[in-house]
Amino acid sequence: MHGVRRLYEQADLSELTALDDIELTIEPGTFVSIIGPSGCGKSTLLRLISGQEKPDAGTITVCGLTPKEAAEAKAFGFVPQSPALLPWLSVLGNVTLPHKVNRRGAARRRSRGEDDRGRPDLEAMLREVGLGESLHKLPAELSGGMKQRTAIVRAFGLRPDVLLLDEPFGALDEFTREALQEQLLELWEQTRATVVFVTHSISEAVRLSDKVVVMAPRPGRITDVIDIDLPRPRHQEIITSPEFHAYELALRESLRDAFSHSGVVR
Ligand SMILES: Nc1ncnc2c1ncn2[C@@H]1O[C@H](COP(=O)(O)OP(=O)(O)OP(=O)(O)O)[C@@H](O)[C@H]1O
Repeated sequence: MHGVRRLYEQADLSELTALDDIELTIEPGTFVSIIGPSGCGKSTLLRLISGQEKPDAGTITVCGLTPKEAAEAKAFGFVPQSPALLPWLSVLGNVTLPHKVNRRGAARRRSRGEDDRGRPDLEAMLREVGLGESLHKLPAELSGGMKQRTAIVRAFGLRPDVLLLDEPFGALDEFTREALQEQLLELWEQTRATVVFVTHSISEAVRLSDKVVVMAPRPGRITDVIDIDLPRPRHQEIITSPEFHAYELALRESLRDAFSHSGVVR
């Protein structure tokens, strides 16, 4: 994205600059986290990338296409903060449904010569994330973590080029969160989608990412980009290493600056 700006009209008719002068390049197949205080424009950024909204200035290109073209080609997967599962369908039903309706996505995969990969073994993916016993349960019978696992498998199962996750683990306890981070990384390593992941957690951002983008509000902007040069897979010995803690500290410092613009930290 180049020179991207997004304005919103407020209730009092004044203009709010939700994003200003955003310059960001995300390498295909990388895992990028976006972190910053509430209101700095993280969700707005995802909506612009996915073509749900248009920038007021600047350009955005996704795999050589405009966001709208990429959306029409079903290049995106999306996992929101609270998973929108269809309540009358089982876990398996929720995950397989998009394959029954997403013909254009299938055509796109075939054109890339990915016919077999295009129809992944969704049941196996559900088993991998610990939902083997729950394939036929309804969403109402699932915990928050189980719902989020279902939503993640559904999104990865469509083999999107770009997967956008808007703080998907925010409502989960620390241990469930860590388990889901691990499962997310395993799915990502199998598919190598480009991932853009919004989080409020410093350790989550360091654990998951190749690159962490720090944003500040008023106006929403990028204040720092930190490359996380740690080996993968990032199991316990990496997470407890001094290098990992050094990245956490660097990110904390960078965020402190961002929060000082939000009025929360002075
Ligand atoms: N449709 C809209 N109309 C008016 N203002 C909006 C709209 N959407 C977002 N905003 C404003 O734009 C700014 C950025 O919002 P956004 O939701 O992108 O922030 P965020 O960083 O994702 O916040 P959070 O961490 O709280 O989810 C906020 O000040 C918000 O009030």
